[in-house]
Amino acid sequence: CMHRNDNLYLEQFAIDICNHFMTTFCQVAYVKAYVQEVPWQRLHEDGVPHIHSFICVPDGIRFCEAEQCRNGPLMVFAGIKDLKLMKTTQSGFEGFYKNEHTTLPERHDRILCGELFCKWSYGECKDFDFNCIWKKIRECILEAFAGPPDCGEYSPSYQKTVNCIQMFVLSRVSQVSSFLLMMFYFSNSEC
Ligand SMILES: O=c1[nH]c(=O)c2[nH]c(=O)[nH]c2[nH]1
Repeated sequence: CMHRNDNLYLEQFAIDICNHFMTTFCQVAYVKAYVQEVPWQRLHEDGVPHIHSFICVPDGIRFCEAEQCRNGPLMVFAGIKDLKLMKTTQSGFEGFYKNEHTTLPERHDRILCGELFCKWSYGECKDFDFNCIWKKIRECILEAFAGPPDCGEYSPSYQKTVNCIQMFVLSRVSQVSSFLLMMFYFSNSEC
Protein backbone atom coordinates (compact mmCIF):
# COMPACT_ATOMS: atom_id res chain seq x y z
CA CYS A 1 0.00 0.00 0.00
CA MET A 2 1.54 3.32 -1.09
CA HIS A 3 0.30 6.71 0.06
CA ARG A 4 -0.04 9.49 -2.49
CA ASN A 5 2.89 11.72 -1.73
CA ASP A 6 4.77 13.94 -4.11
CA ASN A 7 8.10 12.47 -3.05
CA LEU A 8 7.03 8.93 -3.76
CA TYR A 9 6.78 7.74 -7.32
CA LEU A 10 5.15 4.55 -8.52
CA GLU A 11 8.01 4.51 -11.00
CA GLN A 12 10.64 4.64 -8.24
CA PHE A 13 8.97 1.70 -6.50
CA ALA A 14 9.05 -0.34 -9.75
CA ILE A 15 12.71 0.64 -10.34
CA ASP A 16 13.59 -0.40 -6.77
CA ILE A 17 11.94 -3.81 -7.30
CA CYS A 18 13.94 -4.36 -10.50
CA ASN A 19 17.17 -3.40 -8.76
CA HIS A 20 16.38 -5.60 -5.79
CA PHE A 21 15.94 -8.77 -7.88
CA MET A 22 18.88 -8.03 -10.16
CA THR A 23 21.29 -7.39 -7.31
CA THR A 24 20.01 -10.07 -4.88
CA PHE A 25 19.83 -13.08 -7.22
CA CYS A 26 22.63 -13.59 -9.71
CA GLN A 27 20.61 -16.24 -11.62
CA VAL A 28 17.86 -13.75 -12.54
CA ALA A 29 18.16 -12.82 -16.23
CA TYR A 30 15.12 -10.55 -16.61
CA VAL A 31 12.83 -8.56 -14.31
CA LYS A 32 9.63 -6.73 -15.08
CA ALA A 33 7.74 -4.90 -12.33
CA TYR A 34 4.22 -3.59 -12.91
CA VAL A 35 2.73 -1.15 -10.39
CA GLN A 36 -0.69 0.42 -10.53
CA GLU A 37 -2.45 2.98 -8.39
CA VAL A 38 -5.86 2.40 -6.83
CA PRO A 39 -7.58 5.80 -7.00
CA TRP A 40 -9.03 6.17 -3.49
CA GLN A 41 -9.90 9.74 -2.51
CA ARG A 42 -10.69 10.78 1.03
CA LEU A 43 -14.35 11.74 1.57
CA HIS A 44 -15.05 15.34 2.52
CA GLU A 45 -18.15 16.63 4.26
CA ASP A 46 -18.63 20.40 3.98
CA GLY A 47 -14.91 20.67 3.28
CA VAL A 48 -13.92 18.59 6.33
CA PRO A 49 -11.77 15.55 5.47
CA HIS A 50 -13.26 12.35 6.84
CA ILE A 51 -11.19 10.51 9.43
CA HIS A 52 -11.41 7.07 7.78
CA SER A 53 -13.70 6.96 4.72
CA PHE A 54 -12.71 7.04 1.08
CA ILE A 55 -14.36 6.89 -2.33
CA CYS A 56 -12.87 5.20 -5.36
CA VAL A 57 -12.84 7.58 -8.35
CA PRO A 58 -11.45 5.65 -11.32
CA ASP A 59 -11.09 8.55 -13.76
CA GLY A 60 -7.97 7.13 -15.42
CA ILE A 61 -5.82 4.58 -13.59
CA ARG A 62 -2.12 5.36 -13.33
CA PHE A 63 0.31 2.51 -13.90
CA CYS A 64 3.96 2.00 -14.65
CA GLU A 65 6.44 -0.70 -15.60
CA ALA A 66 10.15 -1.04 -15.05
CA GLU A 67 11.96 -3.66 -17.06
CA GLN A 68 15.53 -4.88 -17.16
CA CYS A 69 17.60 -7.63 -18.77
CA ARG A 70 20.85 -8.47 -17.02
CA ASN A 71 23.59 -6.25 -18.51
CA GLY A 72 20.90 -4.26 -20.31
CA PRO A 73 19.42 -0.82 -19.66
CA LEU A 74 16.64 -0.28 -17.13
CA MET A 75 13.59 0.79 -19.14
CA VAL A 76 10.75 2.74 -17.54
CA PHE A 77 7.21 2.99 -18.93
CA ALA A 78 4.13 4.72 -17.54
CA GLY A 79 0.55 5.03 -18.62
CA ILE A 80 -3.12 5.65 -18.02
CA LYS A 81 -5.84 3.05 -18.43
CA ASP A 82 -9.64 2.92 -18.08
CA LEU A 83 -10.02 6.61 -18.90
CA LYS A 84 -13.59 6.97 -20.17
CA LEU A 85 -14.35 10.10 -22.17
CA MET A 86 -17.38 11.38 -24.05
CA LYS A 87 -18.28 14.28 -26.36
CA THR A 88 -22.03 14.77 -26.58
CA THR A 89 -21.77 16.77 -29.82
CA GLN A 90 -19.15 18.11 -32.27
CA SER A 91 -18.23 14.62 -33.38
CA GLY A 92 -18.81 12.83 -36.68
CA PHE A 93 -17.40 10.12 -38.88
CA GLU A 94 -16.58 11.41 -42.34
CA GLY A 95 -14.01 11.39 -45.11
CA PHE A 96 -13.40 7.63 -44.91
CA TYR A 97 -12.60 5.46 -47.95
CA LYS A 98 -15.70 4.21 -49.77
CA ASN A 99 -16.28 1.55 -52.41
CA GLU A 100 -19.18 -0.60 -53.64
CA HIS A 101 -19.19 -2.56 -50.33
CA THR A 102 -19.54 0.52 -48.12
CA THR A 103 -22.92 0.76 -46.41
CA LEU A 104 -22.03 3.10 -43.55
CA PRO A 105 -23.22 6.64 -44.18
CA GLU A 106 -21.15 9.65 -43.14
CA ARG A 107 -22.30 11.33 -39.95
CA HIS A 108 -21.74 14.90 -38.91
CA ASP A 109 -23.24 14.89 -35.43
CA ARG A 110 -23.12 11.97 -33.06
CA ILE A 111 -21.96 11.09 -29.56
CA LEU A 112 -18.30 10.08 -29.29
CA CYS A 113 -17.66 7.87 -26.31
CA GLY A 114 -14.71 5.63 -25.61
CA GLU A 115 -12.17 4.26 -23.23
CA LEU A 116 -8.54 5.31 -23.59
CA PHE A 117 -5.43 3.30 -22.89
CA CYS A 118 -2.05 4.94 -23.23
CA LYS A 119 1.48 3.93 -22.42
CA TRP A 120 4.70 5.83 -22.96
CA SER A 121 8.38 5.21 -22.37
CA TYR A 122 10.97 7.35 -20.67
CA GLY A 123 13.84 5.66 -22.44
CA GLU A 124 16.75 5.01 -20.13
CA CYS A 125 16.49 8.09 -17.96
CA LYS A 126 15.36 7.66 -14.35
CA ASP A 127 15.73 11.19 -12.99
CA PHE A 128 12.46 12.73 -14.13
CA ASP A 129 9.69 14.21 -12.01
CA PHE A 130 7.41 11.30 -12.93
CA ASN A 131 4.37 12.65 -11.03
CA CYS A 132 4.52 16.00 -12.78
CA ILE A 133 4.93 14.43 -16.24
CA TRP A 134 2.06 11.99 -15.65
CA LYS A 135 -0.27 14.85 -14.65
CA LYS A 136 0.83 16.93 -17.64
CA ILE A 137 0.16 14.08 -20.09
CA ARG A 138 -3.29 13.50 -18.60
CA GLU A 139 -4.06 17.23 -18.99
CA CYS A 140 -2.80 17.20 -22.60
CA ILE A 141 -5.04 14.22 -23.41
CA LEU A 142 -8.12 15.91 -21.96
CA GLU A 143 -7.35 19.22 -23.66
CA ALA A 144 -6.77 17.65 -27.08
CA PHE A 145 -9.86 15.46 -26.78
CA ALA A 146 -12.22 18.21 -25.68
CA GLY A 147 -10.93 21.45 -27.24
CA PRO A 148 -11.55 24.84 -25.58
CA PRO A 149 -14.22 24.74 -22.83
CA ASP A 150 -16.41 27.47 -24.34
CA CYS A 151 -16.57 26.19 -27.92
CA GLY A 152 -15.12 22.66 -28.01
CA GLU A 153 -13.56 21.20 -31.13
CA TYR A 154 -15.07 19.18 -33.95
CA SER A 155 -13.83 15.58 -34.32
CA PRO A 156 -14.27 14.09 -37.83
CA SER A 157 -13.43 10.58 -36.53
CA TYR A 158 -12.04 9.00 -33.40
CA GLN A 159 -8.91 8.09 -35.38
CA LYS A 160 -8.29 11.78 -36.09
CA THR A 161 -8.84 12.64 -32.44
CA VAL A 162 -6.42 9.91 -31.32
CA ASN A 163 -3.82 11.29 -33.75
CA CYS A 164 -4.35 14.86 -32.48
CA ILE A 165 -3.86 13.71 -28.88
CA GLN A 166 -0.65 11.87 -29.80
CA MET A 167 0.77 14.90 -31.65
CA PHE A 168 -0.20 17.23 -28.80
CA VAL A 169 1.45 15.08 -26.13
CA LEU A 170 4.65 14.64 -28.16
CA SER A 171 4.84 18.39 -28.83
CA ARG A 172 4.35 19.31 -25.15
CA VAL A 173 6.23 16.62 -23.25
CA SER A 174 9.82 16.23 -24.38
CA GLN A 175 10.69 13.51 -21.83
CA VAL A 176 8.50 10.96 -23.65
CA SER A 177 10.47 8.85 -26.12
CA SER A 178 7.53 6.78 -27.41
CA PHE A 179 3.80 7.18 -26.95
CA LEU A 180 1.06 4.61 -27.62
CA LEU A 181 -2.59 5.61 -27.44
CA MET A 182 -5.58 3.37 -28.10
CA MET A 183 -9.20 4.28 -27.91
CA PHE A 184 -11.88 1.62 -27.57
CA TYR A 185 -14.83 3.23 -29.24
CA PHE A 186 -18.34 2.61 -27.90
CA SER A 187 -21.32 2.85 -30.20
CA ASN A 188 -24.16 5.05 -28.89
CA SER A 189 -26.01 2.16 -27.23
CA GLU A 190 -22.95 1.32 -25.07
CA CYS A 191 -22.13 4.85 -23.86
O1 LIG B 1 -14.78 7.59 -35.64
C1 LIG B 1 -15.12 6.49 -36.12
N1 LIG B 1 -14.18 5.68 -36.68
C2 LIG B 1 -14.46 4.47 -37.22
O2 LIG B 1 -13.56 3.77 -37.72
C3 LIG B 1 -15.81 4.05 -37.18
N2 LIG B 1 -16.47 2.94 -37.63
C4 LIG B 1 -17.78 3.11 -37.34
O3 LIG B 1 -18.71 2.29 -37.58
N3 LIG B 1 -17.98 4.29 -36.72
C5 LIG B 1 -16.77 4.90 -36.61
N4 LIG B 1 -16.42 6.10 -36.09
